Amino acid sequence: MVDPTSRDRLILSVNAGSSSLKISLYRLKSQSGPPDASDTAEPVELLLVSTISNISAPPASFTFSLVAHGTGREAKKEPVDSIHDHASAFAHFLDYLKQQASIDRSQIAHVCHRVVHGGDFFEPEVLTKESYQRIERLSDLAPLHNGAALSVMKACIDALPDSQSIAYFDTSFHRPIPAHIASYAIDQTIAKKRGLKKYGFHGLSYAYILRAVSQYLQRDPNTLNLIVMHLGSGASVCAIKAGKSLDTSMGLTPLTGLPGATRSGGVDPSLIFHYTNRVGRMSHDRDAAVDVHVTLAETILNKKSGWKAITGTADFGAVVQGMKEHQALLDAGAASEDDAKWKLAFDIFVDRICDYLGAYYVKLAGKVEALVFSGGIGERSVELRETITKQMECLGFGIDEAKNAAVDKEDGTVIDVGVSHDERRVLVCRTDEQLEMARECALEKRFWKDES
Ligand SMILES: Nc1ncnc2c1ncn2[C@@H]1O[C@H](COP(=O)(O)OP(=O)(O)O)[C@@H](O)[C@H]1O
Ligand SMILES: CC(=O)OP(=O)(O)O
Ligand SMILES: [Mg+2]
Repeated sequence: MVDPTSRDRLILSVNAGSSSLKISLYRLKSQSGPPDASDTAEPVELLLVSTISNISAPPASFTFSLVAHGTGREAKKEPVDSIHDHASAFAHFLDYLKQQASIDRSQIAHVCHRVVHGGDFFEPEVLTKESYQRIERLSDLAPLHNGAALSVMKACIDALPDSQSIAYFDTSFHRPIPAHIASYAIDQTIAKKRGLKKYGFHGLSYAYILRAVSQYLQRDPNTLNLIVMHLGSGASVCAIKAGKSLDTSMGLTPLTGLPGATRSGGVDPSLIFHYTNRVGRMSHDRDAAVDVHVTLAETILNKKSGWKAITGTADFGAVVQGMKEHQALLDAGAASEDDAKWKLAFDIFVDRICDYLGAYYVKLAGKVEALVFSGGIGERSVELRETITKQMECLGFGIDEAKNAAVDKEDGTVIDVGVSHDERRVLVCRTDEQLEMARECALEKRFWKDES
């Protein structure tokens, strides 16, 4: 059980993904004020983790694990019918927290919220009426995300009145992307006026991965060139040059670039006008949690595309399984035409990932210390890592098949699955956006100014 001794200073980190809500609770380690940024040890200790997945494809699945003092975890997983959006998922978590862990909610000093689109916000932002409204105005640019995060923030104001909510932005990491890479080739007066440029997302994940890989390689992050793939329900690639984002595959919104579970990824923009003759109209599918106006085209490309549209499942693990079963049927001469959909979805994903790997390898002038796989798919799909890395053999990357197959059995944040141990490594990194926020929060003196 969590030990609720004396005055704990707790940080709750909430990550509203497109189809999931991941929540971690931490205790600030230092006994006398916030820790120092120069300290390499984590400044926070994990107390519990809760994940609610399948929010957009009910029934949602709820897990809650208390991390006892070094003694392992008590995990619980159950389907919950009452969860239909991020707000009801968070409400379910709070109920559970009250019943299961004897944690005094008033000890939660800060709630860190992952906000996918930060627009011109670059630093973490304490939630006020004004910052809430600014984040709300950006919701149209992240229709699957910002509204969901805001609904959780609202719930915090009511349920955790003693805590301060702080927004952490996915876009901040990509601020250094040079203007010629972030700009679209459109009228620049309009582009500037309306903020039409590449923002990039998954930035909290990339920041965490950069730090974890630099610790693993024992290298200063500012000397590292990496190509990192964050592959989950939403998927993107990032080229990191000397520890800074040089380019990333998502753009003005998280729609473009790679396909996702329900997202098309990049398409010829004219496709919108040919898909049906109604796609430019406003959608009637207005999500209560994500209170934004979107066109029917945006709904189709964000929610009714991706491997879910091709195969019927949003679970990439099931796509890989379907592809293997199809291969077995092909070998037996018994495959049906419909079975080809699994391999089509897999191959489209691989093809689009390779588009970016090739481009980023060239942008980094071939100086790449490591190719890094992360996100739910990157961390778990042996087949995807193998297929991608084999395609990258022409550039000097190679996979150790035994190590690749054994990733799930390995502990640790970074696992080497490559054949090279100097340049061109192939790594898997278990990313943790919640920890990235909690760590930043713990190290930010202005958030602890009343403590000594
Ligand atoms: N064994 C597996 N093989 C391939 N993909 C998997 C496997 N297990 C989970 N996944 C994929 O990982 C996705 C979740 O990734 P994650 O990064 O946690 O999601 P989110 O984008 O919601 O943050 C699931 O939707 C599923 O498609
Ligand atoms: C930006 C994005 O797509 O995030 P997620 O993968 O968590 O949905
Ligand atoms: Mg995610």
